[in-house]
Amino acid sequence: MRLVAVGRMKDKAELALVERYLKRLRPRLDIVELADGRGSPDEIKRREAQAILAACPPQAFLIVLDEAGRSFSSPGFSEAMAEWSALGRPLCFAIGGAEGLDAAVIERSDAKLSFGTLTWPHMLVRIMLVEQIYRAQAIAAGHPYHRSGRP
Ligand SMILES: C[S@@+](CC[C@H](N)C(=O)[O-])C[C@H]1O[C@@H](n2cnc3c(N)ncnc32)[C@H](O)[C@@H]1O
Repeated sequence: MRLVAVGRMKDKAELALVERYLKRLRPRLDIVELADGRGSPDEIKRREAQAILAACPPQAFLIVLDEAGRSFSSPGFSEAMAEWSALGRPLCFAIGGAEGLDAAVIERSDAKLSFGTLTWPHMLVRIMLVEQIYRAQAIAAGHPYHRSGRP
């Protein structure tokens, strides 16, 4: 699995949180960081889109992080991950930069994943995604990391 993310994570506390979950993931997630685009907001999005699409294998099942996408429960996301994985295509997640994702990336995507209608900073989205992928794997494995305490 791959995560293509715009922006270089430099903050040590953020890096430690990503690493906390990353090291537990099976299959592992390989993170490709892309430099922030330059120019006007449209140019930035267009350039970042080219780089994102180039970093995803052409046959990949592309899941974009998009606030207008689909919200899952964690068990629902775990099921979706199992269904996507069963397709036999490499999974590739993409997170945009400060200007967001270009329409070309959204149009190319096979699924859109939302963490709610609030706009989150892209580095926090990266941390939350890695944690939710770990949680999805824990649910699939019956590991007690995920506790369903709801009635
Ligand atoms: C700071 S946000 C970009 C905001 C930008 N103005 C826009 O409208 O998309 C950076 C990236 O984080 C991700 N993101 C932010 N909030 C999100 C949410 N609620 N659900 C899923 N992804 C989100 C998206 O991939 C977005 O491109």
